[in-house]
Order: sequence, then structure tokens, then C-alpha cells
Amino acid sequence: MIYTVTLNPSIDYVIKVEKLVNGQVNRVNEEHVYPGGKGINVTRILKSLDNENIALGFVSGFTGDYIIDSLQELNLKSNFIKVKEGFTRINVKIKSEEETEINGQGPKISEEELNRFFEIIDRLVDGDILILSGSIPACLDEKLYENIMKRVEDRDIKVIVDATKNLLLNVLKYKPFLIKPNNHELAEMFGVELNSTKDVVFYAKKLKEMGAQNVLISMGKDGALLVSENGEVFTSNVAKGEVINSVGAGDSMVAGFISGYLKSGSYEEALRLGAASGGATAFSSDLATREFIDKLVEEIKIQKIN
Ligand SMILES: Nc1ncnc2c1ncn2[C@@H]1O[C@H](COP(=O)(O)OP(=O)(O)OP(=O)(O)O)[C@@H](O)[C@H]1O
Ligand SMILES: O=P(O)(O)OC[C@@]1(O)O[C@H](CO)[C@@H](O)[C@@H]1O
Repeated sequence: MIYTVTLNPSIDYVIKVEKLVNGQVNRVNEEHVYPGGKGINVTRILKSLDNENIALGFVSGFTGDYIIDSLQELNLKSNFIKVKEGFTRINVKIKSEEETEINGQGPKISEEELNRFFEIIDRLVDGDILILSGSIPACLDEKLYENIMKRVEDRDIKVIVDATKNLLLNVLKYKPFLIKPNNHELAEMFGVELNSTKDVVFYAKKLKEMGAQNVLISMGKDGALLVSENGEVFTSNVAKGEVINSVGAGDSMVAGFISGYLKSGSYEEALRLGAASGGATAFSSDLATREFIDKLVEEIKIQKIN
């Protein structure tokens, strides 16, 4: 079974404001709500691509009820721990001349609630896949991803980590199957500027030397680059289209990549489906539909450059 983990889910409140002015009342021209959080986005795209999976994490309050209800409506399996204190956050995504995001804090998770989550992790078995996506809420130990990886180390479980900075660097010693920073996060992790594909390859290979089996670097409209477990380097172009809401493009790429890999065992196919899924989400208001992904996959060309 595939499990996604969203420690801090969100209701994504996506609004369009013609011209956002600070310090004034701004009126929206368009508004949408979606169940969000990186792992939940991965769950939704995996399911669209016919990969059964179970979403894990923590929810709380009336906003948490919305998350559970929405996942049920979408026919998605989940096993969230209900947290007593606080409420699941509402993340505001403002589409104006620029894209601005305001991400909330989320509920206060107690030790007892965290232990209940660990009990679920302890029941994973050989052959399962575990996808750890997004930030760790301030109330939890920032070593949580490391601790989860340590906990499953004795089993044959492929772990995927989509996180940034130290959260990501600190899990590398546990040899995650896949990591997916974007190019800005890659540059930030090494405190460098990336001026060419050569630079991206160099630092992606460094992450591999530090322990990651496969390193996927997403680069928004500039495509993506994969350093695979056997050291091959592939690049992907992007599909053509009009960006409507790029929130979740990275999560869609992770889901598409895993789905493509499970279907074909080929990293090229994985990258192709990942790139199509990311693009299809960027060109949609909500996350991508299966039909749109299938359409865009025809446009994706993978090149082996090394
Ligand atoms: N404007 C775009 N046009 C075509 N494809 C895109 C575009 N933006 C994103 N994609 C596709 O989606 C992939 C992931 O996007 P991106 O690099 O923006 O991820 P991210 O920074 O993790 O995104 P987010 O945090 O918003 O989910 C890209 O590598 C690309 O394949
Ligand atoms: O605050 P985090 O956990 O880093 O990111 C949360 C979030 O911005 O990520 C998803 C898009 O990738 C959204 O659905 C959600 O609002």
C-alpha cells in the first residue's frame, strides 16, 4: 500500500484579486476552496492515476472535518488522527499581479496524539511506500521525518521525502528512495546560485552522494531534471499551456513520478508522467484531472544527458 503523510493539512482558500492593495479592503473576483496540504495533494493525484493509497496525518476542528468529508466525497482512503486542541489551518492563496500565499499554523498536537500516529507507521509492512510531504508544524520536533525514517528502517519500505532545507538534508542518511526539491530549494540548501543545467546536475548529484537514491529537481516552467539511482541524468521539457493555479504542481509531479515508476519500472516514464501531472495542475484551477494528464503526457520529451 502507498501511504501519504500530511502532518499539517490545510483548507486552501484560493482567491483572485484584480489588484491587491495592502492596508485596504480588497474584494475578490473569484474564490475556491480545496482540501490541501502536500501529502493530500499527492493522494488525490495518485488516486486519479489509479494508485490506491491511504492519507495519514492530523486534523482538528471544523476545518479538519471539512478535510475528512472532502476526502470521503472524492472516494479517498484516509486514517487521520483527530487532534483536540486548535483547528486545521486555512491557507490563503492570492492570485493577483503576483501569487501570494499565507499559510496558517495548524493545531497543537499532543504527545499522546503523536504516539497514535506512530502506531500507524509501525504497522507498515515490507513493500509499502511512504510519502512524507511538506513542512513540519512548529509544535512537533523538527527531527520528525528523520524519526519516522529511522522507525521504518528495519522494513523494505520505499520512502519519498518532499521537504526543504534541514528537514530534507537530515533524512538523507536514511537513504530515501526519492527526494524532490525545486531548483530554488536546491540553491538555498547549498547557499549557491544555479546558473546552468550543469550547476543543477552538480548539486543534485551532491544530494545523491549524501544518500538520496533518486533526486528529482523541479524547475517550474523550465522543466525538471532527474539524477537516477544508477547515476543517469534525464531532463524533461514542459507541456504548453496557460498557468491558472500552480499550487500543488510539485505534489502532482511527485505523484505522477511514483505512479509512472510503479507502472513501468522505468525512470524515464516516471519523469514523463511526473512532468505531465505537474503541468496539468499548473494549467488547472484545482489539481489536474486524469484526462488532462493523459493529454499532456504526449507533449513531454525526456532526454538522457549523462
Ligand atoms: N508554468 C508551467 N508550465 C508547464 N509545466 C509546469 C509549469 N509549472 C510547473 N510545471 C510542471 O510541474 C513541475 C513542478 O513544478 P514546480 O517546479 O513549480 O514545483 P514546486 O516548486 O514544488 O511547486 P509547488 O510548491 O507550487 O507545488 C515542473 O517541473 C513542471 O514539470
Ligand atoms: O506549509 P507547507 O506544508 O509547506 O505547504 C502547504 C501548502 O502550501 O502546500 C500545498 C501545495 O504544495 C498546498 O496545498 C498547501 O497549502
